[in-house]
Formats: sequence, structure tokens, C-alpha cells
Amino acid sequence: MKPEQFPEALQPDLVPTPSGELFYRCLGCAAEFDIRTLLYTCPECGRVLLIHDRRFDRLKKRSPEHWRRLFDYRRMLTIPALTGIYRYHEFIGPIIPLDAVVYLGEGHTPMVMANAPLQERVGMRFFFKNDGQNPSASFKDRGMASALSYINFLIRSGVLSEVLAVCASTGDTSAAAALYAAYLQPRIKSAVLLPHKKVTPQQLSQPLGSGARVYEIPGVFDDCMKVVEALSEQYDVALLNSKNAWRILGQESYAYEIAQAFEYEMADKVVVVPIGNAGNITAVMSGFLKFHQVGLIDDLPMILGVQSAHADPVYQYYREAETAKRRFVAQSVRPSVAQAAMIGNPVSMPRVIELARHYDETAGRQRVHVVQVTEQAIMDWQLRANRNGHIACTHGGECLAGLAHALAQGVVERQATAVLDATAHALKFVGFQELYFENRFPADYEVQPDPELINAPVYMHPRDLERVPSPGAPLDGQDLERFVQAITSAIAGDLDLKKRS
Ligand SMILES: N[C@@H](CCOP(=O)(O)O)C(=O)O
Repeated sequence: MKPEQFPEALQPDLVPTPSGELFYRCLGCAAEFDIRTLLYTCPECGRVLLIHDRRFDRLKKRSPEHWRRLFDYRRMLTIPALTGIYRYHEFIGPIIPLDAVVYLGEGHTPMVMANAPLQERVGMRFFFKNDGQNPSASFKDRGMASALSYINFLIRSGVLSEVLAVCASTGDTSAAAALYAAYLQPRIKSAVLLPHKKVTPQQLSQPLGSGARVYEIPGVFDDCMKVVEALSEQYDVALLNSKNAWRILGQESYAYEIAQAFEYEMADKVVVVPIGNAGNITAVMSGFLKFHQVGLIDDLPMILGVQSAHADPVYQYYREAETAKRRFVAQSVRPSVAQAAMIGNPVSMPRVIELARHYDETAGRQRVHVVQVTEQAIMDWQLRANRNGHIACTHGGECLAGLAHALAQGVVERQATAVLDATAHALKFVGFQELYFENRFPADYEVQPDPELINAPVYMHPRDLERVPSPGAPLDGQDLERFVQAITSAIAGDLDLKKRS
């Protein structure tokens, strides 16, 4: 639909133009900094930053009803820049002109309702939101679309000319960073740091394919992150991890899409996210808070963060019930099937502490919870979900394990409806499925396969078959007939099929 075909009352606001006054604010000392500089930490005290809009209150001048209609009608526009996360332009990056927006197909991922048997097994109604259906097959694309649109904007405004973008990654971030950088080459190039042998082959293939410079280093993600921080402090590079507050803005779109999908009725909703570097839970809380501030939603949904017992620093922090006694302690992580979240020192922890406090305060009760699950539960629930028609990765399994656990503990009510973040596509983590099916998990993962969930291919090669086809050597005539009949009978026997009369 063309803008002039939309209702008149919406037309002036349909296609957003740059507005607002963004600035960085330090979470430590509250110092404020110009948005036109690439900043990741406070130059004064070294703490992380968040981006605020000095003119945010202008958004309250439009009624909630007007916003809802605007977002709904924007769905019908055919302008590429408004097709992805920038449908929520005013909330995500109002200073970015639409011609600087980088859109590679991210956002608006499907919410798939669990089928009846799976809902019954878990004990409540829930959906997976499949962020594995983003272009690089994970939720990180939301944040990269935002961070790279911002860099593109700086290049177009003449603030920057060439950019080397760097990130540390357990796999997904590097895939997304390399993809978006490749789209903007030659002005932007990327280099990614991965912990050697702690990234799946599928994830490793992604930045390689996009042409990034890929470094593998000893240690775990936290070590890569330290090097990337040092690089960004000492050299002119653009850090693309979620330490970069522009990443958080883009990932807020996940919350906006959920609110829109439920017609903004959030009172009885639970949003379940796995926690690794903690950028995602930060963005989800921040997104819902912004929509609440302008009255787009009346209630804040419950946020349920989930961590594996092998990498659970955030869970350990919140385990202490008394706020004043809580102390964050960075952890040394153990091998985890939720490998993307194998992080002992999440860079967004200060943001989580601040936003969770604000979230609970705004809701007037505890609305942010963090639970811990076992590696066994993650694998079992992931496979169970996929057997019921989902494409959840291990982190989707982690969310489902967390939901089942929270339900059993009474943290989540049975009448609620949950949305689980399937953060990446199952195919990225298929190696863990293989280890499970072949019962080959190294002992430190602490995973034993449930025989009911194991599956393996059946090789059909009847012994009495003298000739079988092979590539370049097909069968024909009677040989082909014998082959087809022998395999048909063998499969029918295995499946216990009754012959048609
Ligand atoms: N799970 C992440 C770790 C880095 O997270 P980020 O959101 O801070 O970039 C990954 O995929 O690399």
C-alpha cells in the first residue's frame, strides 16, 4: 500500500523522519555523552552505557491508540527500511534517517504456538518466538541491524570514513556482525574473535563465509571479550558486542513485536529468555518499559531469565533474596550445551541490575525472575520441543526447561501464557543432538540420553541384493526393479505396513 492510501489521520506519522535527541548515559556516574561518537564505556568511570532520548516525552503526545494503529498500518507499507526492526523507528533509533537503515530481513520472526501434547506436558499455554529465522539464524541480527545502521549513518554524515568492526563471540554474534559488515563493504570490514573449539562448525562457517577475519584464541568467551575490549580501548575499531548500547536498542524490537502480537495485552504474559552476555534480557526489559511509559501497554509482562547450572552468575546473584546483600561474582564456566550462553562475566550485568530494579518498581511487584536449569533438562526439553514441530536450538530448550521448572516452583502461574525465545536455529547446534543420539557426551556435560528421545537413520541394504545404484552408476531394467522391490519390502517390514488388498 502507498502512504496516500492510508487513513488520513495516520498519514503524517506513517513514514518517520529523524527526530528525538539521543545521548549515552553512564550507568555508573550518570555522565552524558554525545551520540555522534563511537562509545562503549564511560570515558570517565569505565562503566557501561545506555542510550536515552532527551525528548522521549514527545512520544507520549500521541495516544496509545494512535501508536497501535500506526504500527499495525506500517505492516502494509512496502518501504524496505520500515519492514524490519525500524517499524518501531521512534523507539529504536529515531535519529537514523531511513536511507541509512540497513535491512537484511531481520525481525518480525514467527511466534509459533506449541501443539496440544507439548502444552499438556509442560502444563501451560506457550509459544516459541523463532529468532533463528533471522538472516544469520539468530536474534543477534536485530542488534546488528541497529548498530550497523548507526555506523552507516555516521559514514554517510562524514563522521567516519572506514570502519573495522570487531566482536568477541560464542558464535551467533560473529555470524551476525560479519554478515551485516559484508553487506556494507568496502567501507566496513569485520574481524571476529572466537574461543578455539567452543563454537559449532556451523557457526564458524558463517563469519568465514561472509569474509570476516576470524581469530580463534585459547580460553572461553570471557577471554575473547577482554581482548576485544582492549582492542577497542587502544585502537580505532568499532566494537559490535552488546556492550555497544546500539545493539540493545535493536534487540528491544523483540519486546515490541511480542506486545504487538498480543494486541498489547501483557498482564498475563511471561517472556522467557536465556541469559549469556545479558544483552538480550536487558533489551527485553528496556523495550517493555518504554512501551509502558508511553501507555502502549498497561502491564509489564513477567520476565523469566534462565541459566544453565554450568554458567549461572546472574542466577547466583539473584539467589540472594536481600537486595542489599547481593554481590556479583564472575564465574569460571563449565562446558554447556547452551554454548552461546557459556559466559561467566556478562558485560550487561550492571544494566540488568539497574533495569530489573526499575522494572519491578514500575510493576509494583517482583516481575523479573531468574531460574537455573540442568544441562540434562536443556537437552531433553530441546529435543522434546523439536519432536513436536519446533526448530528450537539448545537455548530454546533452556527456555523451555526454565519454564517447566518455574511452573513447578510456583514462580509462573498455570493460567499465564509464555513466549519462549528460540534464540537461534536448531541447525547451528546440531552437534549436541548428535552427541545425545549417539550417547557420546563427554562426562563433564552431565547429559545422559533418554532412550525415548534418541533417533538414528536406518541403513537399508538388503543382503541378497547383488547390485545397488551409486552416483554415476545408476541401475536400470531388472536390476532397478529388484532393487526398488527389495528396499520397498524391507521398509514396509520395518514399519510393519499391511499390504494394500
Ligand atoms: N552469545 C553471544 C555472546 C556475545 O554476546 P553479545 O550479545 O554481547 O554480542 C554470541 O553469540 O557470541
